[in-house]
Amino acid sequence: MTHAGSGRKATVAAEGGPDPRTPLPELLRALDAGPDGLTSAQARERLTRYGPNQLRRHRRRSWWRELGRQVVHPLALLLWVAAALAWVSGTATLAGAIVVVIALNAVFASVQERQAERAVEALTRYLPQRARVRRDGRWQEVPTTDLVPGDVLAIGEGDRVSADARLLDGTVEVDLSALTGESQPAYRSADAPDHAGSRTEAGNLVFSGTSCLADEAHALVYATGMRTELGRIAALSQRVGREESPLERQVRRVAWLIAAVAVAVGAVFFPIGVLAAGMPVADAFTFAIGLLVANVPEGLLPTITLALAVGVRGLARTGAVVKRLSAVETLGSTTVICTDKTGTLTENRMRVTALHAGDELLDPLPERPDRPGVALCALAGAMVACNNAELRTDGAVGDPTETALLRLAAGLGLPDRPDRAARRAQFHFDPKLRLMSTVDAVGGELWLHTKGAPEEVLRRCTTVLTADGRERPLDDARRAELTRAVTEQADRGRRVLAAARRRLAATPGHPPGGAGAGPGERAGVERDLTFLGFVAMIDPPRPEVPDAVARCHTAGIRIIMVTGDHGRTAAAIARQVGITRGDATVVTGVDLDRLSADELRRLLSDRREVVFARVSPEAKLHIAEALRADGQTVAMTGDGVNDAPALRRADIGVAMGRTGTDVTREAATMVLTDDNFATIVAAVAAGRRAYDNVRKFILYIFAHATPEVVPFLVFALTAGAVPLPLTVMQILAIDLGTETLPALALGREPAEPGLMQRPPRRRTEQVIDVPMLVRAWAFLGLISAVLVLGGFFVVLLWAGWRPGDPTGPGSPLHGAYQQATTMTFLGIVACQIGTAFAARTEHASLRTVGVTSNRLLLWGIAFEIVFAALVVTVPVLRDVFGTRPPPPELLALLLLFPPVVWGADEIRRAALRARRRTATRTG
Ligand SMILES: Nc1ncnc2c1ncn2[C@@H]1O[C@H](COP(=O)(O)OP(=O)(O)OP(=O)(O)O)[C@@H](O)[C@H]1O
Repeated sequence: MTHAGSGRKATVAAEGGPDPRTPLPELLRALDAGPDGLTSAQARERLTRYGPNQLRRHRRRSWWRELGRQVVHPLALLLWVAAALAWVSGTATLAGAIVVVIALNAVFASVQERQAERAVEALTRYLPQRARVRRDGRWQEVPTTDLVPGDVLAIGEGDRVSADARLLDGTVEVDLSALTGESQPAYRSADAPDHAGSRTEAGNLVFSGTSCLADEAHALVYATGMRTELGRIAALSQRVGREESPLERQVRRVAWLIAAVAVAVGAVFFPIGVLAAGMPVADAFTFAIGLLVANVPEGLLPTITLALAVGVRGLARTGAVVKRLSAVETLGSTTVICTDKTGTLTENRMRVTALHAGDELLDPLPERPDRPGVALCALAGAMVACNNAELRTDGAVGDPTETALLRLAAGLGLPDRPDRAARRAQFHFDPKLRLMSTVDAVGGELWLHTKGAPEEVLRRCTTVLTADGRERPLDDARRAELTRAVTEQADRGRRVLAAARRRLAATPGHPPGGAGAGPGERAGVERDLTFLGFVAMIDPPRPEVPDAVARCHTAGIRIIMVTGDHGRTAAAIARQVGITRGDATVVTGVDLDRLSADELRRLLSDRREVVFARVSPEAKLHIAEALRADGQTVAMTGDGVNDAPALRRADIGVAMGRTGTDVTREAATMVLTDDNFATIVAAVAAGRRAYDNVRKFILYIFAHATPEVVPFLVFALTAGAVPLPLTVMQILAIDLGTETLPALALGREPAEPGLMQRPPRRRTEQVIDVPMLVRAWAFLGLISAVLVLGGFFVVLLWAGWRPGDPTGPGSPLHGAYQQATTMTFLGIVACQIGTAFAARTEHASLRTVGVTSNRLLLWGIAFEIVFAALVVTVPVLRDVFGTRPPPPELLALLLLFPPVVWGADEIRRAALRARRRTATRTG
């Protein structure tokens, strides 16, 4: 580490960039920059010189290494042992075939993992990061990748800092935890003395990857991309492992269990084959190995990873970018959505429709109002002064609440532009105080202008402005009258904002407050105000929200509105969009603070229709905690910096991509690119669908175990009087080529009707449950086994075979026996086709989804058929797999198999549906 240089030239640190701890003038010189930023041409030139401001992506694992990893995967190791045993026992073909199984699976798994990785990486495209920089003498928004050393960067509350920079002015509170692990916020100020020690401790530096929690500052970028502190850490650190989702964990456990069963089946078969059926030891051994290999579900896990990744990609297209694969399954089990109101349920397009100034209520606000009187001028004047938005010819910029106020002033023919030159200080909008104030120089005097929630403004007022512009004491009766007038507006779902002002005693040169002002100072200024009036705005619900709310209700998902707005406004909007039907219980932030954690939990479980209003971000955290303690799976939205802890605590933290802060986006599991409530509901549906699809292909993969194992039981139980219906190589053929593609295709099934009409999945529910195993093994599997054995016997009997007749090589019936085993092989393939169609729906009839709606599955099945045909017809393959085509008239029987398996399951599902209907009718 280099220390601050004292020479004229800034010390160049070992990393190649200038040392940011040198005095500012030297740093500016070293960076060839000024406090007014760069020109576009300079920025362009530097971008070519330094490269884009992004962390170099970890080099992907090479193909060979990825394949290598799959080849030594624990389940693959089991197969290697099997191959070795096969080799030792002298069956080189079987050993070779097992190696091919391992290799093919490794290739498949690598392709799937890579695709999954790519799908997740592509998500960054949906969330472009932007930064405000000064270029060509004006502030502009640029992609953070375009930042270069020498840029002057604006950092505001909730922003993620996108490069390493030295503060030029202002003070900010930053969260350095990404760099230092320290969770306490740190203060960084342009005025902090130069620091010679570690950079991260320097009081005037901020770093890429950290975020600004409060206040604002301007800063000079001195390092970008891999030259930042974060870049250096990233370069050092190993690739971060992907955390395994609960679903993947469950499936891994089941895969191992089944592998153990496969080993046990193999181990049990061996003595039975030798002792009961009189098989030669070598044959029995080979067979035991074959059985083991066929039943080890080595391809299951990557298929699930890919199915989740496909879900993630689909979600991103609908406007919900999730950051973890596991979020897809959690979304599917969501039981409660806690949503804020403004912008999520409503359009966030405010328009003032009524106002109250100087004892007069204008409701509705006339299209062409008369010349405004003194009181109205004062109200509009305060709302414009205490405002950070701007009306431009190409549209409004800033907070929609504030732009609505500017539009109101413009409509009244009053000045609609905050006079920034007159502003001496600002107290930011604080969601806890629900107030914002500015200190402005007006006509040689210093005035405080405040706007905010009416009850908060009123509480701080001692006088009220009358229609003729005089100040009158605000007595209790007048206070009550004004409160009533506000409530009337709120009851109509309108958002009400009041304004007040006060002449300050301070001299214009030394304004109080501003960035970094302590809370005590703020409270000292925001008092003894004169109430100027209030405005009521409408913010219409988004048109798609009532439908989405109704979908949630039929899906058994509860919606709780948690808003900073007035209780009455919140209740009215909740009713308008259908969240509540009757009179909802409105719990305000103040009520909430009085409740213990237990009381809150009880309230939430007793009252279904509850709306939280005027709540602070901390209260959101308590609500999330109470719901989770009650066993709910909670999705919670948020947009402000202070919402981050609540978002982290919820099962699914949902941040707003458009209006939210970078801090919440980082804390969230899911970011809505359109800020729309309906998108959350679409995401829940997508989560349910992805989970269902995983179940579908597990069912499909499990179902073939029975028709593969039952023939051996028959062979063993008849003590060899019935020859083995399937050769070991044929089992491997099924495992190798005919199964994987349809399974993959099932991972992309369209949603089943009724998906959002059933209650959410319980969190404790296992992805592989008993009914599913019964359906796979004892229903679909058993029917297939009967059909397959039927086919086998028909071919043998057709050729004149009787139980006990020899069928070995050289015997007259050997050809017929080969045809019969081929029939078994083809029978299993045919039954798997029926099973694939049956597995497409869990409850509904396939007709409702469309028989041909999954094209990928049709291709998968086509491949399966072609592969099976090749195994039976191509001479080399016939030799390897020991196949021989059965007579055509018997082959035709196979055509019946898929419809029988599929049809039987259709009947089963229809019966289940009928039973459920009766149960709901009687229940
Ligand atoms: N820019 C602002 N200046 C002054 N007061 C504001 C401003 N924006 C909002 N308020 C007041 O503070 C209250 C809380 O605002 P906040 O942004 O926390 O929640 P909200 O936008 O009303 O609702 P939600 O939490 O559903 O998004 C508002 O109801 C309003 O009275």
